[in-house]
Amino acid sequence: MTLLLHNLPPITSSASSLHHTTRTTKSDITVCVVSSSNADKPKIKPKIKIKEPDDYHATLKALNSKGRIPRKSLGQHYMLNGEVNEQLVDAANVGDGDVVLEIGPGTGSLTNVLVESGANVLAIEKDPYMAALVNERFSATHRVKVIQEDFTRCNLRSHLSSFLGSDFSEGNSYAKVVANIPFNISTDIVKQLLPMGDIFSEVVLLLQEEAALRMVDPSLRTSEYRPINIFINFYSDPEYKFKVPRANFFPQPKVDAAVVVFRLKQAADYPQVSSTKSFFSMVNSAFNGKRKMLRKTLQHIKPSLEIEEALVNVGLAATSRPEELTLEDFVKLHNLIGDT
Ligand SMILES: C[S@@+](CC[C@H](N)C(=O)[O-])C[C@H]1O[C@@H](n2cnc3c(N)ncnc32)[C@H](O)[C@@H]1O
Repeated sequence: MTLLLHNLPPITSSASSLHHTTRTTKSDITVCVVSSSNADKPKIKPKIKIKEPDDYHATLKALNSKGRIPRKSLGQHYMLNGEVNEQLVDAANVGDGDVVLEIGPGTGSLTNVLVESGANVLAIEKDPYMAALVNERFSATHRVKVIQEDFTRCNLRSHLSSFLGSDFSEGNSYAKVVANIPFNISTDIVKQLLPMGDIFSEVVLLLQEEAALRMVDPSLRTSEYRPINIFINFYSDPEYKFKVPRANFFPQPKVDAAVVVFRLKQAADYPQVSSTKSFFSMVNSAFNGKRKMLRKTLQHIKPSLEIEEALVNVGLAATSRPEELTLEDFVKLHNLIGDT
């Protein structure tokens, strides 16, 4: 399998304005530059510092060297724009000596920017071919450790413990997460990482744009408002940073992406509930009956009348539905009707 590159222009600070189309056959991948119109131009602020090698050519060359066809099932959309990688790293304020977890390093383009910023990187990659490639790429440095595993199934605390050594057990060091993750497992990743405020200070993720907007800015009383929003705000302060148009990836996905920073809270700053397990179980039950009233969907916890009373005590209507409650409202409600 060969990756053929046709008419590739030299990389300049305007490289991000290029449009690419891909044609994939069983035996080869052709990447050709089609146009350079401004229509879908990524709004990435150009930087003066240009790093070598550029991510556009390095990424395609790395894929070519191993004859790899990007796998859809693994969400393999590689980043071609080094400026986006730099902005991801900047969003996490990565500096000398920081410990960074990267999920899905792929060819290592983001890993490279992390290392150049002074970080020590623990990279977890599911695809054995890409894990081998990135391992080989950073074999000359001790600052990158690559683990070939499925992130959603790995024992993250144990990997971090051996990577961080004594700093981990003393709890005096915060690591960061910076990653361009597969869109299809972004919710799993968010659920796994956000309750880890004892280890991570910031989680910076490149997500599908729609998912990013839904996670950061859901409106009350809309169908976008879900238990995941209560979960995210319970464990973190999320911030939408910037949009990354689809033209920056190879192969180009059908949707745009966006960078979100989750600043993780520590346990002492979580809303006060008697048990997080019973709190989220109540929230999930509440949303199970999206069109129903809480006095009905929470009947398995307390009789309807008591739920109505609790809602009124919280300052809400007895007929409230889940999409009308903020995180604080759910916390107050749980403290009145939930397990003690
Ligand atoms: C969107 S690509 C990003 C690659 C690279 N970071 C970049 O920016 O070009 C996602 C990467 O995650 C890897 N991946 C997919 N599922 C994974 C999983 N469950 N655990 C770890 N890595 C995974 C893919 O093989 C791929 O390398």
